[in-house]
Amino acid sequence: MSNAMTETTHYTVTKAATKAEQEAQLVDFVRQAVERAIESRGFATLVVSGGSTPKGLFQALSGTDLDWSKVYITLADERCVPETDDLSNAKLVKDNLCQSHAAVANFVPLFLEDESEEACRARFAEHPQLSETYDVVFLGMGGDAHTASIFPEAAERDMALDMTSSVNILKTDPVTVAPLRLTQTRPRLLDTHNLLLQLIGEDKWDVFSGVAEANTPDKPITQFIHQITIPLQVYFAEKK
Ligand SMILES: O=C1O[C@H](COP(=O)(O)O)[C@@H](O)[C@H](O)[C@H]1O
Repeated sequence: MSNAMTETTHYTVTKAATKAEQEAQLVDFVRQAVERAIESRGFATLVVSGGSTPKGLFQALSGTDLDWSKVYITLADERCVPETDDLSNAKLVKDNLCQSHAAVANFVPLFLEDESEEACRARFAEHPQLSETYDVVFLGMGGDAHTASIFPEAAERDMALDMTSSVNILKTDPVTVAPLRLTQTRPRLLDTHNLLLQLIGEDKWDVFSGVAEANTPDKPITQFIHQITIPLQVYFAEKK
């Protein structure tokens, strides 16, 4: 496993033997990025993903002593379900990240029940902090190489990945799974000072390295690897 930096591929890999070691690395990374941002402009923004991977990291972050009242947290993607549903990424964030020290953080959900994508964009626009370059964006990746709810089979895939688009939030249908999703588009997610991908387990690594090598643009994570807007910082833990 080595760091790869070429004209089209722009990523680094930080490896950990265990999930706990990875979480400690990431807490340290977030702490430094957040403190730097608060010092330079008075607030910090943190965009997180959902699914099963980040739960332990969220718990570790929530116990971290930071000036959380100056931190704006939102989601890279959301499943279009009520916030009480176990599938909801917002529920995951509220139950695990916005607790303890981080209970005073400003969480802006990506989706409210029955909200259209237009209404979501309008609600987002009410938070000027979320219109600036993000400080930290965390991506996750599914076994089919989807990321940020941009799925390989989705009709909206290319629209969500289009770097010339000025749309920041899009509703997508994964086709292969339910429910519908909301995603922040690729140009919006790449507008960040730090772009991280958290991977846990050899199975995820095999998908990632296969896709990174093959460079097939129809696998959405590829388009976050093979780009030169912002280096992708991959954090990989061997053990789940
Ligand atoms: O559906 C989703 O899946 C990906 C990966 O989830 P995981 O359970 O394999 O960690 C996640 O990054 C995304 O936020 C989520 O909505």
